[in-house]
This record gives sequence, C-alpha cells and structure tokens, in this order.
Amino acid sequence: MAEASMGADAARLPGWRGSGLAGDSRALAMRAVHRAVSDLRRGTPVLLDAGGEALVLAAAETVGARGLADLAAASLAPPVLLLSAPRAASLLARPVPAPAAGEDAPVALRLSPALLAPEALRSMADPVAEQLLPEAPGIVAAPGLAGALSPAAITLAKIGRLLPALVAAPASIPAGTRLGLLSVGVSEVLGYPLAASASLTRVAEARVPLEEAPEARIAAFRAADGGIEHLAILVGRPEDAAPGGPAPLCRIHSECFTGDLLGSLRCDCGPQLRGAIARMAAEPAGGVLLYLAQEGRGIGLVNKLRAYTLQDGGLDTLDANRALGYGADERDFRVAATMLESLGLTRVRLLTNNPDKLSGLAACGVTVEGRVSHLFAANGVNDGYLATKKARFGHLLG
Ligand SMILES: Nc1nc2c(ncn2[C@@H]2O[C@H](COP(=O)(O)OP(=O)(O)OP(=O)(O)O)[C@@H](O)[C@H]2O)c(=O)[nH]1
Ligand SMILES: [Zn+2]
Repeated sequence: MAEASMGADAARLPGWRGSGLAGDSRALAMRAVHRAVSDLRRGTPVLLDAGGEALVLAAAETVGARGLADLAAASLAPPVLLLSAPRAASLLARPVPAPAAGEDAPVALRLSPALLAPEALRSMADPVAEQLLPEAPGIVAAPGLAGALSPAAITLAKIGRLLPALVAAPASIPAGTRLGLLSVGVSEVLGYPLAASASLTRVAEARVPLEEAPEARIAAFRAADGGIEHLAILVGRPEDAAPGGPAPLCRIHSECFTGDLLGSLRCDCGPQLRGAIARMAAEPAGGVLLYLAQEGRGIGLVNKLRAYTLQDGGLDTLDANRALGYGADERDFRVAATMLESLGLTRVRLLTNNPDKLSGLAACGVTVEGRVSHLFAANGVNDGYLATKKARFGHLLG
C-alpha cells in the first residue's frame, strides 16, 4: 500500500463543496488567513484565536529580534518551539513521545534563552541549516505544552509555504491587539483549504496556440483571497465531447518551476507536461491540462529546494518532505474538481500514474472513466526519484 495519500482530506469530506462558508463571510475568513500568513512570512507575530484561548505565534524561519520582543510582550508564559515530530526527533537525536493529539500533531520544545534568538531558531526550523546549532543545544521536549491550538498553528505556517516551525506562547489578546498584531481564528485557518478550492472562479480566458497544440486556450482561476491563480489549458474542445463517446483526456499537473520551465533532470515533470499536451492534441475529443499552483507537491518552491539538498544528503523524495516537517504530499484535489465543474467537464480519462489522483478526483464527484498511463523513460538523473514514486507512493509504472 502507498505510504503517501493525496486528496485524502477530500475523501473524508462528503459534500465537501457545500460545507464551506458562503460568499462574503468566506471571503472575510480567507482574507484574515491571507493577512496572517503575510505577517508570518515577514517575521511579524500573529494571534491565533480560539475564542477565549489564544496563542501568539511567529515563524521560526523568519522572526527577528523585533518580532521576538513583540511576541514576548503579548505572551502570558514563556514560549515553546512547535515542530513536527520527525523534525523534533532529529533535533533531539532521539524519538519524541507522540503528543496526545496523535502522530501527526506537532511537538513542543522548551528552549534555553540562548536559543530564543533569530539565527538559532532558523537553524532549528531548517534541517538544511542545523549544523549552525551549538553542540549541546539546550532543548527539552515538553509534549504537554503543545496544546489544542498547535495543529492549526502548523497549518497556518504550511498555508504560507513556511517551514512548519513556530515560536508559540499563550497570548494576552488585549496586549497583542495594543501592539497591532493581527488576529486570525482557528476555524478560519482550518477552513481555508476548503474555502480556497470552493471559491475558485474563472477570471480570464484566451486563445494561446501552442507548439504541440495549435488549437489551445488558457483559462485562469482565482480564489476569493486573491491568491496565486490556477490555470486550465484546454486543447481542442473537450467540453463538447459527444456524450456517448470516450471521455476527454485530463491531466492534473502540479506546477514544477524547475522541471516545466528549466528542463530540470531531477524529475519527470517537463516531459509529462509537453507530452500530455501533445497527446491531447492527437485526440478527437481533445483534453484539458489543469496546471495547479502546487509547486513541490504543495510545499512550495523554496521548500522543494531545501528538500533537494536533503536528497543530495541521502534522503529520498518522501523522507525529505517529512524531515522538513511536511507530509509526503500536501496537495488538495478539490481545486481540480472545482475547475472541471466550472469548465463543464463531468467525466474524464485521467493521464496519470498516481492512483491517489484517481481516487481523489472521484471522491469529489468527478466521473473518472479510466486511467491513461503517462510514463516517460528515466534520464539517468531521475531514476531514484521515479523508483521512489513506484515503491513508496504506489505509482503504477505500466
Ligand atoms: N517536494 C518535492 N516535490 C517534488 C519533487 N520532485 C518533483 N516534485 C513536485 O512534484 C509535482 C509533480 O507531481 P505530478 O507530476 O503532478 O504528479 P505525480 O504525483 O508524480 O503523478 P503523475 O500524475 O503520475 O505524474 C510537482 O509539483 C513537482 O514540483 C521532490 O523531490 N520533492
Ligand atoms: Zn518536477
């Protein structure tokens, strides 16, 4: 069985699209998350509010002296460092006891005062930089201090494509508000991925003849928070496919700056992208390629580069993600389902080797009439990457 499961959230969410907030309240909730994420990315603390109980948080990767001072001024107790269990275990050089909330819940570490400083925090957050830490770093696991809000705190960091490592303390909301810190609700954070997919709307479309497909159009989709757009590349007229005939081809392609644009040999994305478009152009019913802003299986380009460095040190693509504190695959398929619905495509044949894409899309109500293999030969550099996809992600290589 595959160790990584993509789209599992969607599969657990019957009626997923209807369960989100509607209209204005959804846009307001998303805006609060988007603003909080922007502050975390620039090193400013934010308040995570569960109505009564609150945390003040700063991203270990970005916080500076000023941010730490603001965090201390809004805190009711000394801060801890929230980390994923694999990252914490690696820092402490031993397994850490699983928190009561379960295996995937973050772990809290109590830090010596010397470690509550920007450079040390960055080194603890980032396994690529950990050699900068002192030899006896003065870190103690404090599992009881992780608290009920810590999973939402980590989700917020992941939404911001930051390393999931946060300095966190119980907050005085009045003190934080006096300092001008933004506040975001736990339910707004946890509801964000669903809201981002459910609120996608088509905002522009144009004819763009492509080398492999002269009859192509690109449609752009934007979520209510104004985040990065997802694209649909329509080859021919898949929306006009005859009802009794074969379903149009569909490829769900996650953005890969290095492979798609630069021709990186580390992965197979470039050949898969061009190959899918050429394949669709040869089909009477055409097809659609959904180009999703999910770089690095949803961890973002910066973290993917970190993962590559870890892979050069011996980890495979799955363990490198985990070492950073991310899941093996952080992508969300509800985005693809919303786009297909908006394009009027209710049934597809999926160009993929990834069984989780088939089940993830089907869980969102799209009729998947079959899989079309999308294999390209190894190039001498990506052989290990392709072997890991088969052995550990359950990819169907045939
Ligand atoms: N985190 C991480 N992401 C990677 C790595 N190599 C490639 N990627 C990303 O993986 C994604 C490509 O996956 P896809 O081709 O969409 O899908 P797949 O899961 O391989 O399944 P297929 O449909 O069979 O191709 C892109 O977002 C790449 O940036 C890696 O080593 N680490
Ligand atoms: Zn790639």
